[in-house]
Amino acid sequence: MNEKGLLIVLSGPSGVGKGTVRKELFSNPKTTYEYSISMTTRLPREGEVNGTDYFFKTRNEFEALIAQDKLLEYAEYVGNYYGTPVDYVKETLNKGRDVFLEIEVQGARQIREKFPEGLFIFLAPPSLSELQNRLVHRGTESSDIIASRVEKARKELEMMNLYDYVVENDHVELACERIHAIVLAEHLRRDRVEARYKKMLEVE
Ligand SMILES: Nc1nc2c(ncn2[C@@H]2O[C@H](COP(=O)(O)OP(=O)(O)O)[C@@H](O)[C@H]2O)c(=O)[nH]1
Ligand SMILES: Nc1ncnc2c1ncn2[C@@H]1O[C@H](COP(=O)(O)OP(=O)(O)O)[C@@H](O)[C@H]1O
Repeated sequence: MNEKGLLIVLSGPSGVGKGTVRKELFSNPKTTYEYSISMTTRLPREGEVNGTDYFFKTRNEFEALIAQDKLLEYAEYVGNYYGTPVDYVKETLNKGRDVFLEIEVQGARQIREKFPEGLFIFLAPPSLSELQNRLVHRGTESSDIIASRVEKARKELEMMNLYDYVVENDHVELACERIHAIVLAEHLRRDRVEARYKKMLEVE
């Protein structure tokens, strides 16, 4: 067995459904991964709880965390900082538990450099027009911002080649099943089952 847990990174363009898929994954009691709660300088939205949805920080606090090297990665996204607390990730992986990150693409790229043994999953929209529909339906951005997000998504989609797997988010439940299947297969691959059999045959 692998002693260390797997670092699972889910990323993809804005509006593809990362947050929706993540919430669905973690509403399933069978999900065994630990969700890493991010730090952010954005203000809490109605109903969001500090320490559950995010750790909400001031800009000064966040910059101090950067200076103290307390973040595994961080990025500035639409005027706010977002970052992954490094201690939680390391401690949880060291306990042999899988950690799940749901982050935007700049952060995922930083982790790929620092932590190449992670499992990188890119969530892709069925099409650019569907991505635009989702952003419009979400209703959290103006039409100007939606247009710039879709333009940005074109470039972000080119980055999917840097990921281990691409999962299409056509239906949330199907996307979750694909992610579970990928994680399971990755565990089997990394646990080196064949090495265990080899050892067993040597002994017998
Ligand atoms: N790099 C990075 N991105 C993050 C982190 N946490 C959340 N994000 C991303 O930040 C973006 C904005 O998140 P949020 O303000 O909650 O708005 P959303 O667009 O409704 O998900 C989303 O793409 C998240 O995936 C993090 O720790 N690091
Ligand atoms: N598979 C899907 N089919 C249809 N709509 C979806 C799907 N996944 C997410 N959505 C919707 O798309 C919008 C953007 O999803 P969200 O999770 O906020 O994206 P992201 O976190 O990637 O920015 C939301 O309104 C959400 O309800």
